[in-house]
Amino acid sequence: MKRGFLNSKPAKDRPLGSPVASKTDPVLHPLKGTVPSQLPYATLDRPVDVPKGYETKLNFVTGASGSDTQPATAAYVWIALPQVGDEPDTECLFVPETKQIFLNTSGFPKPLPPAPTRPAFCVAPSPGKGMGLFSTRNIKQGEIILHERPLLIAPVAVFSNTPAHFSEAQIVQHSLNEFERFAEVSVNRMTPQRRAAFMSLHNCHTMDGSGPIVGRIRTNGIGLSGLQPGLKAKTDMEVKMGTYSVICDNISRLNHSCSPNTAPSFDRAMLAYRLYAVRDIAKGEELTFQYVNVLSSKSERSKALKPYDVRRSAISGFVPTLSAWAPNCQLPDDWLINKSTELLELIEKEHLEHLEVYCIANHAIMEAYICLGDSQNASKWAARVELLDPESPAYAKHGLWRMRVDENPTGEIGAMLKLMGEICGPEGMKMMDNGTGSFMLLPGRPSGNSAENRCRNGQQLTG
Ligand SMILES: C[S@@+](CC[C@H](N)C(=O)[O-])C[C@H]1O[C@@H](n2cnc3c(N)ncnc32)[C@H](O)[C@@H]1O
Repeated sequence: MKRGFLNSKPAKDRPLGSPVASKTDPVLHPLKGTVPSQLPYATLDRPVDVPKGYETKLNFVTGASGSDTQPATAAYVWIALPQVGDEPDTECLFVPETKQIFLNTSGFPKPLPPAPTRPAFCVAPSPGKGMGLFSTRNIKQGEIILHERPLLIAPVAVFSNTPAHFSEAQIVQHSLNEFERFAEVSVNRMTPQRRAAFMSLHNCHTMDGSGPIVGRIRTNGIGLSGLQPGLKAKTDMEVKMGTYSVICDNISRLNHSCSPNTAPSFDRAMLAYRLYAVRDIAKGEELTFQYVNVLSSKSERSKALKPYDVRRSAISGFVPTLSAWAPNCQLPDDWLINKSTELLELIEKEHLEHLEVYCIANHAIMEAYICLGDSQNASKWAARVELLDPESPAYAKHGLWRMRVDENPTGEIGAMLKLMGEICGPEGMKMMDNGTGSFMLLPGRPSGNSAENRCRNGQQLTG
Protein backbone atom coordinates (compact mmCIF):
# COMPACT_ATOMS: atom_id res chain seq x y z
CA MET A 1 0.00 0.00 0.00
CA LYS A 2 1.41 3.36 -0.99
CA ARG A 3 1.76 5.98 1.66
CA GLY A 4 -1.05 8.49 1.41
CA PHE A 5 -3.06 6.33 -0.97
CA LEU A 6 -5.94 5.92 1.42
CA ASN A 7 -5.91 9.54 2.41
CA SER A 8 -7.23 10.49 -0.95
CA LYS A 9 -10.51 8.74 -0.22
CA PRO A 10 -13.42 10.46 1.49
CA ALA A 11 -13.40 9.80 5.20
CA LYS A 12 -16.68 7.90 5.10
CA ASP A 13 -15.29 5.25 2.76
CA ARG A 14 -11.92 4.93 4.37
CA PRO A 15 -11.23 1.38 5.46
CA LEU A 16 -9.87 0.48 8.84
CA GLY A 17 -6.14 0.36 9.05
CA SER A 18 -5.31 3.37 6.96
CA PRO A 19 -1.78 3.91 8.20
CA VAL A 20 -1.75 7.65 7.91
CA ALA A 21 -4.70 9.61 9.24
CA SER A 22 -5.08 12.98 7.57
CA LYS A 23 -4.58 15.86 9.99
CA THR A 24 -7.63 17.61 8.57
CA ASP A 25 -9.89 14.65 9.04
CA PRO A 26 -11.44 14.66 12.51
CA VAL A 27 -13.39 11.44 12.14
CA LEU A 28 -10.70 8.79 12.41
CA HIS A 29 -9.82 7.99 15.99
CA PRO A 30 -7.24 5.32 16.59
CA LEU A 31 -7.00 3.61 19.93
CA LYS A 32 -4.24 4.96 22.08
CA GLY A 33 -1.43 3.05 23.73
CA THR A 34 1.56 1.11 22.55
CA VAL A 35 0.84 -2.21 24.19
CA PRO A 36 -2.54 -3.82 24.75
CA SER A 37 -2.47 -3.19 28.46
CA GLN A 38 -2.29 0.52 27.80
CA LEU A 39 -5.43 0.73 25.71
CA PRO A 40 -7.94 3.07 27.29
CA TYR A 41 -10.86 1.86 29.30
CA ALA A 42 -14.37 2.64 28.20
CA THR A 43 -16.72 4.07 30.77
CA LEU A 44 -20.07 3.78 29.04
CA ASP A 45 -22.84 1.68 30.52
CA ARG A 46 -24.72 1.06 27.32
CA PRO A 47 -23.94 0.30 23.68
CA VAL A 48 -22.80 3.11 21.42
CA ASP A 49 -25.34 3.96 18.75
CA VAL A 50 -23.32 4.11 15.57
CA PRO A 51 -25.02 6.12 12.82
CA LYS A 52 -25.53 4.39 9.49
CA GLY A 53 -22.41 4.29 7.33
CA TYR A 54 -19.92 4.33 10.22
CA GLU A 55 -19.76 0.61 10.96
CA THR A 56 -16.96 -0.91 8.95
CA LYS A 57 -18.29 -3.50 6.56
CA LEU A 58 -16.59 -6.86 6.78
CA ASN A 59 -17.62 -8.11 3.36
CA PHE A 60 -14.95 -10.65 2.61
CA VAL A 61 -13.62 -12.08 -0.58
CA THR A 62 -11.42 -15.13 -0.39
CA GLY A 63 -7.83 -14.65 -1.50
CA ALA A 64 -6.47 -16.41 -4.59
CA SER A 65 -4.63 -18.99 -2.49
CA GLY A 66 -7.91 -19.80 -0.74
CA SER A 67 -6.10 -19.33 2.53
CA ASP A 68 -6.58 -15.71 3.36
CA THR A 69 -9.67 -13.66 3.83
CA GLN A 70 -9.72 -10.12 2.72
CA PRO A 71 -12.40 -7.48 2.98
CA ALA A 72 -13.31 -5.89 -0.33
CA THR A 73 -11.93 -2.60 1.01
CA ALA A 74 -8.70 -4.31 2.03
CA ALA A 75 -6.77 -2.61 4.78
CA TYR A 76 -6.37 -5.80 6.78
CA VAL A 77 -5.98 -9.41 5.76
CA TRP A 78 -6.91 -12.41 7.82
CA ILE A 79 -4.45 -15.16 7.06
CA ALA A 80 -3.25 -18.41 8.62
CA LEU A 81 0.57 -18.68 8.59
CA PRO A 82 3.05 -20.25 8.05
CA GLN A 83 1.22 -23.26 6.53
CA VAL A 84 3.89 -25.93 6.97
CA GLY A 85 2.56 -29.49 6.61
CA ASP A 86 0.49 -30.58 9.59
CA GLU A 87 1.93 -27.99 11.93
CA PRO A 88 -0.42 -25.61 13.70
CA ASP A 89 -0.92 -22.22 12.05
CA THR A 90 -1.13 -18.82 13.60
CA GLU A 91 -4.19 -16.75 12.77
CA CYS A 92 -2.88 -13.35 11.68
CA LEU A 93 -4.77 -10.10 11.40
CA PHE A 94 -2.28 -8.11 9.38
CA VAL A 95 -2.00 -5.03 7.27
CA PRO A 96 -0.81 -6.30 3.85
CA GLU A 97 2.74 -4.99 4.41
CA THR A 98 3.14 -7.17 7.48
CA LYS A 99 2.01 -10.27 5.59
CA GLN A 100 4.61 -9.44 2.95
CA ILE A 101 7.35 -9.07 5.60
CA PHE A 102 6.74 -12.64 6.71
CA LEU A 103 6.54 -14.00 3.16
CA ASN A 104 9.82 -12.21 2.29
CA THR A 105 11.69 -13.39 5.40
CA SER A 106 14.63 -15.53 4.47
CA GLY A 107 13.97 -19.18 5.33
CA PHE A 108 10.20 -18.65 5.77
CA PRO A 109 8.32 -20.92 6.36
CA LYS A 110 10.68 -22.80 8.64
CA PRO A 111 9.24 -25.89 10.38
CA LEU A 112 9.14 -26.20 14.15
CA PRO A 113 11.72 -28.54 15.70
CA PRO A 114 10.26 -31.89 16.84
CA ALA A 115 8.46 -31.55 20.18
CA PRO A 116 10.37 -33.14 23.10
CA THR A 117 8.89 -36.36 24.46
CA ARG A 118 8.82 -34.84 27.94
CA PRO A 119 8.20 -31.06 28.03
CA ALA A 120 10.43 -29.05 30.37
CA PHE A 121 7.41 -27.10 31.64
CA CYS A 122 3.85 -27.54 32.77
CA VAL A 123 0.92 -25.19 33.36
CA ALA A 124 -0.23 -25.11 36.98
CA PRO A 125 -1.86 -22.74 39.47
CA SER A 126 0.43 -20.06 40.87
CA PRO A 127 -0.83 -18.78 44.24
CA GLY A 128 -2.18 -15.24 43.95
CA LYS A 129 -1.48 -15.02 40.21
CA GLY A 130 -3.94 -17.43 38.59
CA MET A 131 -2.19 -19.98 36.38
CA GLY A 132 1.51 -20.00 35.58
CA LEU A 133 4.28 -22.05 33.94
CA PHE A 134 6.57 -24.26 36.04
CA SER A 135 9.70 -26.23 35.22
CA THR A 136 9.37 -30.02 35.28
CA ARG A 137 13.16 -30.57 35.56
CA ASN A 138 16.37 -28.66 36.18
CA ILE A 139 17.01 -26.33 33.25
CA LYS A 140 20.42 -24.90 32.37
CA GLN A 141 21.01 -21.24 31.57
CA GLY A 142 20.57 -20.67 27.80
CA GLU A 143 18.59 -23.88 27.29
CA ILE A 144 15.48 -23.59 25.12
CA ILE A 145 12.48 -24.49 27.23
CA LEU A 146 9.91 -24.50 24.45
CA HIS A 147 9.08 -23.47 20.92
CA GLU A 148 5.61 -22.16 20.38
CA ARG A 149 3.62 -21.11 17.38
CA PRO A 150 1.21 -18.37 18.55
CA LEU A 151 -2.55 -18.74 18.46
CA LEU A 152 -3.04 -15.21 17.17
CA ILE A 153 -1.14 -12.14 16.03
CA ALA A 154 -3.25 -8.99 15.92
CA PRO A 155 -2.53 -5.26 15.79
CA VAL A 156 -2.53 -3.50 19.13
CA ALA A 157 -5.39 -1.39 17.83
CA VAL A 158 -7.45 -0.86 14.70
CA PHE A 159 -8.60 2.41 13.22
CA SER A 160 -12.29 3.01 13.37
CA ASN A 161 -14.40 5.35 11.37
CA THR A 162 -16.03 7.48 14.03
CA PRO A 163 -18.68 10.18 13.80
CA ALA A 164 -17.21 13.59 14.61
CA HIS A 165 -19.82 14.28 17.30
CA PHE A 166 -18.81 11.27 19.43
CA SER A 167 -17.59 12.02 22.95
CA GLU A 168 -14.20 10.67 24.08
CA ALA A 169 -15.94 7.81 25.91
CA GLN A 170 -18.03 6.91 22.86
CA ILE A 171 -14.92 6.95 20.64
CA VAL A 172 -13.13 4.57 22.96
CA GLN A 173 -16.09 2.21 23.22
CA HIS A 174 -16.71 2.28 19.48
CA SER A 175 -13.02 1.56 18.78
CA LEU A 176 -13.08 -1.36 21.20
CA ASN A 177 -16.24 -2.70 19.54
CA GLU A 178 -14.68 -2.46 16.08
CA PHE A 179 -11.49 -4.15 17.30
CA GLU A 180 -13.61 -6.95 18.77
CA ARG A 181 -15.42 -7.50 15.45
CA PHE A 182 -12.13 -7.67 13.55
CA ALA A 183 -10.48 -9.99 16.04
CA GLU A 184 -13.57 -12.20 16.21
CA VAL A 185 -13.10 -13.07 12.54
CA SER A 186 -9.60 -14.37 13.36
CA VAL A 187 -10.81 -16.40 16.34
CA ASN A 188 -13.64 -17.91 14.27
CA ARG A 189 -11.09 -19.04 11.69
CA MET A 190 -9.12 -21.04 14.29
CA THR A 191 -9.47 -24.80 14.62
CA PRO A 192 -11.89 -25.74 17.45
CA GLN A 193 -8.96 -26.77 19.70
CA ARG A 194 -7.02 -23.57 19.15
CA ARG A 195 -10.15 -21.47 19.59
CA ALA A 196 -10.88 -23.27 22.86
CA ALA A 197 -7.28 -22.67 23.98
CA PHE A 198 -7.59 -18.97 23.14
CA MET A 199 -10.91 -18.59 24.94
CA SER A 200 -9.56 -20.39 28.02
CA LEU A 201 -6.82 -17.77 28.47
CA HIS A 202 -7.11 -15.39 31.36
CA ASN A 203 -9.08 -12.19 30.78
CA CYS A 204 -8.63 -9.39 33.26
CA HIS A 205 -10.29 -6.78 31.04
CA THR A 206 -13.85 -7.72 31.87
CA MET A 207 -15.08 -4.40 33.17
CA ASP A 208 -13.52 -1.81 30.91
CA GLY A 209 -15.56 -2.03 27.73
CA SER A 210 -13.36 -4.66 26.06
CA GLY A 211 -15.16 -7.56 24.43
CA PRO A 212 -14.18 -11.14 25.37
CA ILE A 213 -11.63 -11.44 22.54
CA VAL A 214 -10.04 -8.01 22.86
CA GLY A 215 -9.96 -8.54 26.64
CA ARG A 216 -7.90 -11.69 26.12
CA ILE A 217 -5.63 -9.95 23.61
CA ARG A 218 -5.03 -7.15 26.09
CA THR A 219 -4.38 -9.52 28.97
CA ASN A 220 -2.10 -11.96 27.18
CA GLY A 221 -0.53 -10.16 24.23
CA ILE A 222 3.23 -9.95 23.96
CA GLY A 223 4.34 -6.87 22.02
CA LEU A 224 6.08 -7.44 18.68
CA SER A 225 7.16 -4.33 16.79
CA GLY A 226 8.80 -3.31 13.52
CA LEU A 227 6.36 -5.15 11.29
CA GLN A 228 5.52 -2.32 8.91
CA PRO A 229 8.71 -1.07 7.28
CA GLY A 230 6.87 0.47 4.32
CA LEU A 231 6.07 3.25 6.67
CA LYS A 232 8.97 5.26 8.04
CA ALA A 233 7.50 5.91 11.41
CA LYS A 234 7.62 9.56 12.38
CA THR A 235 4.87 9.77 14.91
CA ASP A 236 3.91 7.63 17.87
CA MET A 237 0.82 6.56 16.01
CA GLU A 238 2.83 5.33 13.05
CA VAL A 239 5.06 3.31 15.37
CA LYS A 240 1.95 1.73 16.83
CA MET A 241 0.74 0.78 13.36
CA GLY A 242 3.68 -1.62 13.09
CA THR A 243 3.17 -3.02 16.56
CA TYR A 244 1.35 -6.26 17.10
CA SER A 245 0.19 -8.39 20.01
CA VAL A 246 1.15 -12.03 19.98
CA ILE A 247 -1.04 -14.40 21.95
CA CYS A 248 0.18 -17.90 22.80
CA ASP A 249 -1.35 -20.88 24.53
CA ASN A 250 1.66 -21.46 26.84
CA ILE A 251 3.93 -18.43 26.78
CA SER A 252 0.97 -16.17 27.55
CA ARG A 253 0.66 -18.08 30.84
CA LEU A 254 3.99 -16.73 32.05
CA ASN A 255 3.60 -14.43 35.02
CA HIS A 256 5.64 -11.30 35.49
CA SER A 257 8.75 -11.01 37.62
CA CYS A 258 11.15 -8.10 37.98
CA SER A 259 13.90 -10.76 38.23
CA PRO A 260 12.68 -13.16 35.53
CA ASN A 261 14.28 -16.51 34.77
CA THR A 262 13.24 -16.75 31.10
CA ALA A 263 13.04 -14.58 27.99
CA PRO A 264 11.14 -15.16 24.77
CA SER A 265 12.64 -14.48 21.37
CA PHE A 266 10.58 -14.40 18.19
CA ASP A 267 11.82 -16.33 15.13
CA ARG A 268 10.17 -14.73 12.11
CA ALA A 269 11.10 -17.49 9.65
CA MET A 270 9.53 -20.10 11.96
CA LEU A 271 6.75 -17.75 13.02
CA ALA A 272 7.28 -19.01 16.53
CA TYR A 273 8.55 -17.96 19.93
CA ARG A 274 11.51 -19.60 21.52
CA LEU A 275 11.51 -19.41 25.30
CA TYR A 276 14.95 -19.82 26.82
CA ALA A 277 16.31 -19.84 30.37
CA VAL A 278 18.27 -16.73 31.31
CA ARG A 279 19.75 -18.51 34.34
CA ASP A 280 19.77 -21.98 35.85
CA ILE A 281 16.27 -22.98 36.89
CA ALA A 282 15.55 -25.66 39.47
CA LYS A 283 12.87 -28.31 38.95
CA GLY A 284 9.50 -27.00 40.17
CA GLU A 285 10.46 -23.31 39.97
CA GLU A 286 7.91 -20.95 38.43
CA LEU A 287 8.98 -19.68 35.01
CA THR A 288 8.61 -15.92 34.67
CA PHE A 289 9.44 -13.16 32.27
CA GLN A 290 9.40 -9.41 32.42
CA TYR A 291 6.32 -7.51 31.36
CA VAL A 292 8.13 -4.18 31.81
CA ASN A 293 11.65 -2.78 31.61
CA VAL A 294 13.20 -4.23 34.76
CA LEU A 295 15.93 -1.60 34.83
CA SER A 296 13.49 1.29 35.17
CA SER A 297 12.91 2.81 38.59
CA LYS A 298 10.55 1.18 41.06
CA SER A 299 7.92 3.89 40.53
CA GLU A 300 8.17 3.58 36.73
CA ARG A 301 7.83 -0.19 36.99
CA SER A 302 4.82 -0.01 39.24
CA LYS A 303 3.25 2.53 36.87
CA ALA A 304 3.85 0.22 33.89
CA LEU A 305 2.49 -2.78 35.78
CA LYS A 306 -0.61 -0.97 36.97
CA PRO A 307 -2.78 -2.06 34.04
CA TYR A 308 -2.03 -5.70 34.93
CA ASP A 309 -3.52 -5.02 38.30
CA VAL A 310 -6.81 -4.30 36.60
CA ARG A 311 -8.81 -6.55 38.87
CA ARG A 312 -7.88 -4.48 41.87
CA SER A 313 -8.28 -1.24 39.93
CA ALA A 314 -11.71 -2.39 38.80
CA ILE A 315 -12.64 -3.26 42.38
CA SER A 316 -11.47 0.07 43.71
CA GLY A 317 -13.00 2.02 40.84
CA PHE A 318 -16.61 0.91 41.13
CA VAL A 319 -19.26 0.95 43.84
CA PRO A 320 -22.58 -0.51 42.68
CA THR A 321 -25.11 2.08 43.61
CA LEU A 322 -28.83 1.66 43.58
CA SER A 323 -29.27 5.35 42.91
CA ALA A 324 -27.15 5.14 39.73
CA TRP A 325 -29.50 2.53 38.27
CA ALA A 326 -32.95 2.45 39.89
CA PRO A 327 -34.26 5.81 38.62
CA ASN A 328 -32.38 5.60 35.31
CA CYS A 329 -34.64 4.02 32.72
CA GLN A 330 -31.92 4.19 30.08
CA LEU A 331 -30.09 1.37 31.85
CA PRO A 332 -31.38 -2.18 31.37
CA ASP A 333 -33.26 -3.86 34.22
CA ASP A 334 -30.42 -6.30 34.89
CA TRP A 335 -27.65 -3.63 34.87
CA LEU A 336 -27.11 -3.39 38.62
CA ILE A 337 -27.37 -7.16 39.07
CA ASN A 338 -24.81 -7.84 36.32
CA LYS A 339 -22.39 -5.14 37.46
CA SER A 340 -22.58 -6.26 41.08
CA THR A 341 -22.19 -9.93 40.15
CA GLU A 342 -19.07 -9.11 38.10
CA LEU A 343 -17.71 -7.15 41.03
CA LEU A 344 -18.38 -10.00 43.48
CA GLU A 345 -16.56 -12.42 41.17
CA LEU A 346 -13.55 -10.11 40.98
CA ILE A 347 -13.47 -9.66 44.74
CA GLU A 348 -13.69 -13.40 45.31
CA LYS A 349 -10.90 -14.06 42.78
CA GLU A 350 -8.71 -11.56 44.63
CA HIS A 351 -9.74 -12.92 48.07
CA LEU A 352 -10.80 -9.48 49.22
CA GLU A 353 -14.10 -10.46 50.79
CA HIS A 354 -13.19 -8.44 53.88
CA LEU A 355 -13.81 -5.21 51.95
CA GLU A 356 -16.97 -3.29 52.64
CA VAL A 357 -17.71 -3.08 48.93
CA TYR A 358 -18.28 -6.85 49.01
CA CYS A 359 -21.17 -6.33 51.39
CA ILE A 360 -22.43 -3.42 49.38
CA ALA A 361 -22.47 -5.47 46.16
CA ASN A 362 -24.45 -8.28 47.81
CA HIS A 363 -26.84 -5.74 49.15
CA ALA A 364 -27.18 -4.00 45.80
CA ILE A 365 -28.24 -7.25 44.11
CA MET A 366 -30.85 -7.88 46.77
CA GLU A 367 -32.16 -4.34 46.42
CA ALA A 368 -32.21 -4.62 42.63
CA TYR A 369 -34.45 -7.69 42.87
CA ILE A 370 -36.68 -5.86 45.31
CA CYS A 371 -36.99 -3.00 42.83
CA LEU A 372 -37.94 -5.57 40.19
CA GLY A 373 -40.56 -7.12 42.49
CA ASP A 374 -38.77 -10.49 42.47
CA SER A 375 -38.98 -11.72 46.05
CA GLN A 376 -37.64 -15.22 45.25
CA ASN A 377 -34.33 -13.89 44.01
CA ALA A 378 -34.28 -11.03 46.49
CA SER A 379 -34.53 -13.63 49.21
CA LYS A 380 -31.61 -15.62 47.87
CA TRP A 381 -29.46 -12.53 48.16
CA ALA A 382 -31.10 -11.34 51.33
CA ALA A 383 -30.06 -14.65 52.87
CA ARG A 384 -26.52 -13.39 52.58
CA VAL A 385 -27.28 -10.19 54.35
CA GLU A 386 -30.53 -10.42 56.21
CA LEU A 387 -32.10 -13.86 55.90
CA LEU A 388 -35.56 -12.98 54.63
CA ASP A 389 -38.20 -15.49 53.62
CA PRO A 390 -39.43 -14.95 50.02
CA GLU A 391 -43.02 -15.17 51.28
CA SER A 392 -42.34 -12.54 53.89
CA PRO A 393 -44.81 -9.63 53.84
CA ALA A 394 -41.73 -7.54 54.62
CA TYR A 395 -41.04 -7.37 50.91
CA ALA A 396 -44.31 -5.71 49.99
CA LYS A 397 -43.69 -3.26 52.78
CA HIS A 398 -40.15 -2.57 51.69
CA GLY A 399 -39.62 1.02 50.64
CA LEU A 400 -38.18 -0.04 47.29
CA TRP A 401 -40.70 -2.76 46.41
CA ARG A 402 -41.35 -2.84 42.62
CA MET A 403 -40.03 0.68 42.16
CA ARG A 404 -38.48 -0.26 38.78
CA VAL A 405 -41.59 -1.98 37.46
CA ASP A 406 -44.53 0.03 38.83
CA GLU A 407 -45.53 3.36 37.41
CA ASN A 408 -46.42 4.58 40.91
CA PRO A 409 -44.48 2.51 43.43
CA THR A 410 -46.10 2.21 46.84
CA GLY A 411 -42.84 2.34 48.80
CA GLU A 412 -41.83 5.76 50.03
CA ILE A 413 -38.19 5.51 49.06
CA GLY A 414 -38.94 4.02 45.67
CA ALA A 415 -41.42 6.78 44.90
CA MET A 416 -38.94 9.42 46.02
CA LEU A 417 -36.08 7.93 43.98
CA LYS A 418 -38.31 7.75 40.94
CA LEU A 419 -39.33 11.36 41.33
CA MET A 420 -35.74 12.48 41.81
CA GLY A 421 -34.75 10.54 38.69
CA GLU A 422 -37.47 12.30 36.70
CA ILE A 423 -36.46 15.73 37.97
CA CYS A 424 -32.67 15.36 37.78
CA GLY A 425 -32.28 12.95 34.84
CA PRO A 426 -29.53 10.29 34.72
CA GLU A 427 -26.66 12.79 34.62
CA GLY A 428 -28.01 14.77 37.56
CA MET A 429 -28.41 11.59 39.60
CA LYS A 430 -24.85 10.63 38.80
CA MET A 431 -23.60 14.01 39.98
CA MET A 432 -25.53 13.81 43.23
CA ASP A 433 -24.36 10.32 43.80
CA ASN A 434 -20.79 11.22 42.94
CA GLY A 435 -20.21 7.56 42.20
CA THR A 436 -20.26 6.63 45.88
CA GLY A 437 -23.84 5.65 46.47
CA SER A 438 -23.70 7.60 49.68
CA PHE A 439 -26.07 10.45 49.02
CA MET A 440 -28.92 8.43 50.38
CA LEU A 441 -28.79 5.86 53.12
CA LEU A 442 -31.07 3.05 52.07
CA PRO A 443 -32.58 0.60 54.53
CA GLY A 444 -30.19 -2.12 55.55
CA ARG A 445 -27.24 -0.68 53.66
CA PRO A 446 -24.06 -1.39 55.53
CA SER A 447 -22.21 1.68 56.65
CA GLY A 448 -19.29 2.61 58.87
CA ASN A 449 -16.70 0.13 60.00
CA SER A 450 -16.36 -2.54 57.35
CA ALA A 451 -15.31 -5.25 59.78
CA GLU A 452 -18.48 -4.77 61.82
CA ASN A 453 -20.64 -4.72 58.74
CA ARG A 454 -19.39 -7.85 57.05
CA CYS A 455 -22.07 -10.01 55.53
CA ARG A 456 -23.29 -12.43 58.10
CA ASN A 457 -22.85 -15.34 55.74
CA GLY A 458 -19.57 -14.23 54.27
CA GLN A 459 -18.03 -17.65 54.76
CA GLN A 460 -20.78 -19.33 52.80
CA LEU A 461 -20.30 -16.89 49.93
CA THR A 462 -16.70 -17.66 49.32
CA GLY A 463 -17.05 -21.43 49.52
C1 LIG B 1 -0.52 -12.88 30.72
S1 LIG B 1 -1.49 -13.34 32.05
C2 LIG B 1 -0.45 -14.49 32.88
C3 LIG B 1 -1.14 -15.78 33.09
C4 LIG B 1 -2.24 -15.73 34.10
N1 LIG B 1 -1.71 -15.77 35.45
C5 LIG B 1 -3.25 -16.83 33.91
O1 LIG B 1 -3.89 -17.24 34.88
O2 LIG B 1 -3.47 -17.26 32.77
C6 LIG B 1 -1.36 -11.87 32.99
C7 LIG B 1 -2.16 -11.88 34.26
O3 LIG B 1 -1.55 -12.73 35.23
C8 LIG B 1 -1.55 -12.12 36.52
N2 LIG B 1 -0.16 -11.88 36.91
C9 LIG B 1 0.93 -11.91 36.13
N3 LIG B 1 2.05 -11.70 36.83
C10 LIG B 1 1.66 -11.50 38.09
C11 LIG B 1 2.36 -11.22 39.31
N4 LIG B 1 3.68 -11.10 39.35
N5 LIG B 1 1.63 -11.09 40.43
C12 LIG B 1 0.27 -11.23 40.41
N6 LIG B 1 -0.44 -11.51 39.29
C13 LIG B 1 0.26 -11.63 38.16
C14 LIG B 1 -2.33 -10.83 36.38
O4 LIG B 1 -3.68 -11.11 36.71
C15 LIG B 1 -2.20 -10.51 34.92
O5 LIG B 1 -3.28 -9.76 34.45
